[in-house]
Amino acid sequence: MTPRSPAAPSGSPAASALVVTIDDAGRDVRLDVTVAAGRTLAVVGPNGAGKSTLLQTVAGLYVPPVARVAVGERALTDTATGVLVPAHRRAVGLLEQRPVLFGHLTCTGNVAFGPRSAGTSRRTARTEAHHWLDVVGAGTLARRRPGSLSGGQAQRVALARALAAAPDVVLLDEPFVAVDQPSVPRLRRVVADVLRGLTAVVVTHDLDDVLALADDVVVIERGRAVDQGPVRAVLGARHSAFLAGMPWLDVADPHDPPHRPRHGAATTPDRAPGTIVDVTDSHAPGPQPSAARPAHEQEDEQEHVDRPRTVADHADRVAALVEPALATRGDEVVAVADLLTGAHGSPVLARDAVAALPSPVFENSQMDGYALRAADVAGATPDRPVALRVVDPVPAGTVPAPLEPDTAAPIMTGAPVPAGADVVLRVEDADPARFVDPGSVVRVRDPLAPGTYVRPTGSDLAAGDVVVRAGERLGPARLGALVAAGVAEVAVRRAPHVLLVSTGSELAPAGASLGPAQVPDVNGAALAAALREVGARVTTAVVPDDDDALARALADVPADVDVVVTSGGVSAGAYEVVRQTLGAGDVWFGHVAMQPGGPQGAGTVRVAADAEGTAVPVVAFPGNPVSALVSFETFLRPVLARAAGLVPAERRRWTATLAEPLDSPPHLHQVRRGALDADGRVVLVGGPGSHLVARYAAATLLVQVPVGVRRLEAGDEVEVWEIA
Ligand SMILES: Nc1nc2c(c(=O)[nH]1)N[C@H]1C(S)=C(S)[C@@H](COP(=O)(O)OP(=O)(O)OC[C@H]3O[C@@H](n4cnc5c(N)ncnc54)[C@H](O)[C@@H]3O)O[C@H]1N2
Ligand code: MOO
Repeated sequence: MTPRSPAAPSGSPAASALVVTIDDAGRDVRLDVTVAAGRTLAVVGPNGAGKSTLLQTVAGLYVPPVARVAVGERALTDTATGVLVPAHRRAVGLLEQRPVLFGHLTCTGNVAFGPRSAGTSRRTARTEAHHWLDVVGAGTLARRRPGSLSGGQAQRVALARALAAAPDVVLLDEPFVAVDQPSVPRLRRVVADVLRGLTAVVVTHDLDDVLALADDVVVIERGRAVDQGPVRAVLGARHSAFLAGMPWLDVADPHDPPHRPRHGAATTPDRAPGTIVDVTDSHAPGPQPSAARPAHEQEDEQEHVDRPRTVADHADRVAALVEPALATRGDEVVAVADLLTGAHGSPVLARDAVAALPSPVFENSQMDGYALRAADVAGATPDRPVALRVVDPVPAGTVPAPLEPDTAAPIMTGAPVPAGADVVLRVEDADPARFVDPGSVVRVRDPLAPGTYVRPTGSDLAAGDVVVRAGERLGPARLGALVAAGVAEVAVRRAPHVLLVSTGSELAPAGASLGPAQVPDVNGAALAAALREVGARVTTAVVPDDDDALARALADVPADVDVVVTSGGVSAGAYEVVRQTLGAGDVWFGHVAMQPGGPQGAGTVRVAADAEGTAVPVVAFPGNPVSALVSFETFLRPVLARAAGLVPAERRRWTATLAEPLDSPPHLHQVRRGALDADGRVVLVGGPGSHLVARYAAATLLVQVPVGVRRLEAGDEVEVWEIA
C-alpha cells in the first residue's frame, strides 16, 4: 500500500499492478484486465455483463475454470499452476454495496476486527481502527454501534474496515448505491482521496463515480471488455456517443435546470495522480455555493432540491422526525382484564410477565376414563383382568375425594385427579368400555405406567416462569397464556396515538354506497389496520380536496396525537390538498427514488390542540393504495415497531431466488409484490401498478429490486420481506 497518509500506522509497501485473466465458458466471461500500480480502474457495463465475476475472482470468492489473478509478481489465483490463495489471506479490501457490519461491535471494533484476526495486538488494532475511521471522516462514530448509523456512515465505517486490512488492492462494488443521496458527494470525495496512489477497482453504474474516482475505465458487455483506457480517452471525444450507448450508466439529465451543479460532469474527466478532484462543484456552471454556510449544508440543499431522495435517506429522515415524538410515551400498567376488552389493541409488553400460577393449576385428567392406582393393576393381563370397584364420578369443576386402593373413579377430561390415583384408563380401554354406576365393577386388562393420561401441575409453566417477554406483542395465544398463568396486570408500551387522514373528494367511507365517481376509502382501512398491528392507537378522518377541510381536521387534532399520517394529495395534480396546505409550512414534499411510493412528504405540522399549536410530525404518503402500504412498510413501520419495542422490529427479510424474470426502472428502487411457489422461489403477484390493492392482498412478500437493476432473470436472487 502506498503511504498516502503520514499517520498510517501499518507498514505501507509500494503499490503493485493487478493483472486479471478470466476464461469462463459457463458464465460466458472472457476478460483480460490490468490495473496499473497505484491507479483506479472503473468497471462499467450492464448488469450481468461479468463485472461481478471480475470482482469475485479478484477477491478469491469465485474461481473460474481458467483464471489468473496476480498482484505485482505474486499470483493469488492461477488455475494453470493450482495456486489459490484463500480469500481471507488475500490483501484485498472489498467494499460491498451494502456492507454488513457486526451489530454487536462498536465501529472501532468492526474496523479493528481485520487487524485483530491477522494477529495484531488489541491495542494496535484499535489505534489502526481509529486512524482509518479518521481517514474516512468517521472518527466521531468510533464508539457507536452499526445499528444507529445512516447508510453513508455505515459505508464510511465499511471503507475504513476495508482499508484497515492493509490491502494491496481495493475493490469497490457500487460503493454509494446504499448511501443516503445527500451524503454521496462528500463520501465520494473522501473515497477519491483515500484511493489516491492505491491500486483499486470500482464497479459502478454512476458516471459521477467514474469521473471522480477512476484513472482508467473498462466497459464490459456480455463478458467481454469492449472498450478500455484512460477515462479521458474513453469518454473524451466520444463523450455523448459513449453515454448515449450506455443506458445503464446513470448520467446527468440533459434537461437539468442550468443552476444545478453536476458533479464534475462538465469537468475534465481525468485527474492527475495526487490531486483531489472536488467532485461536488468545481468547474460546475452556475453560481458557486456561498461561503457563508458550511459546505455540507449547501450540498444537502442542492441534493434534495434536484434529486429524488434515496429510500434510505427518506427512511432516516422519517425516523428522525417520528422517533423523538414517540420516545416520551413511556410505559403503563394495565389490568389483563382490561386488555380483554380490546381497547388496548394487542400491545407490546414493556416488561417480562411472570406466572403467578402454575399451568395446569392442578393435576388433571387428559382423557375421559377411570382414575386409578397403577399399582393396583400392575399384574393385569387380558386373561386375568383386575376388577376395581367404581366410586363416585369426578366431573370437571369438582373436588374429588381421595381414591381408595382397588377402586376406580370415573373422571372427565380436565377434572382434578383424586389424591392417591396416578393414572387414567381411557373409557374405551376399560371392560366394559363405558362408564358404569358407582358400586359396579370395571375390569382392567393391561398394566398402566404411572402418569398415563395425567397432566401434571405446572407441566406447561411453573409459577415464577416468564410467560411473555418484554418486546413481545400480546397476540391471542400470549393473552391466553397470561390468563392461564394468573397474571393480573402487565406493563405495556403506551400506544402512540396516530391521526390518519385520508384525503380525496372521491372518497366514500368503507361500506357506504358509492356516489358517481366515488371510490371506497381503502387507505383509511388498510393503513389504520397496519398502524394498529404495530401497536398504535388510531383516529381516522376523511377530508375532501379542500384546504380548509384539511386545516380544520388538523385544528381538531386530539391533544395526545403523536404523529399525523396522511394519504393522497401529494403529487402533481391540481387539487393536491396535503401538499398545498402543509407545503407552506415545515413539511418537505418531493420524490423518493422508489416505485411505488415516489411522491412523499414529511415534516412537522402545528396542530391547534393547544393555544400555540404543538408541532407534531407528519408523514404524507401518496394516495394510491399500494403506494400507501408500501410507503408504510418502508418508512413508518420500522420506526413504530422499534418504538413499540417489538422484537424483532423488522419484517422478516431474506434473499430468495426468482422463479421468473422482472424488469425494473434502474433509477428507482422498485418494490414488487410476490409469493413463494412450491419450490420456495419467488413468483410475482400482479404487476407494478400502484392501484392493485387486491393483488397486494394476495401477496405474501414485498420483492425489493434495488436502484441500478434494469432486469433480473429467473434464478437471480432478490431480497424479500414477509408481509403476511
Ligand atoms: N403528472 C403526474 N401525475 C402523477 C404523478 C406524477 O409524478 N406526475 N405521480 C403519480 C404517482 S407515482 C402517485 S403514487 C400518485 C400520488 O398521488 P397523490 O398522493 O396525489 O394521491 P391522489 O391523487 O389523491 O390519489 C391517487 C390515486 O389514489 C386513489 N386514492 C387516494 N386516496 C385513496 C384512499 N384513501 N383510498 C382509495 N384510493 C385512494 C385516488 O383515487 C387516485 O386514484 O400520483 C400519480 N400521478
Ligand atoms: O409512486 Mo406511485 O407510488 O408509483 O404509484
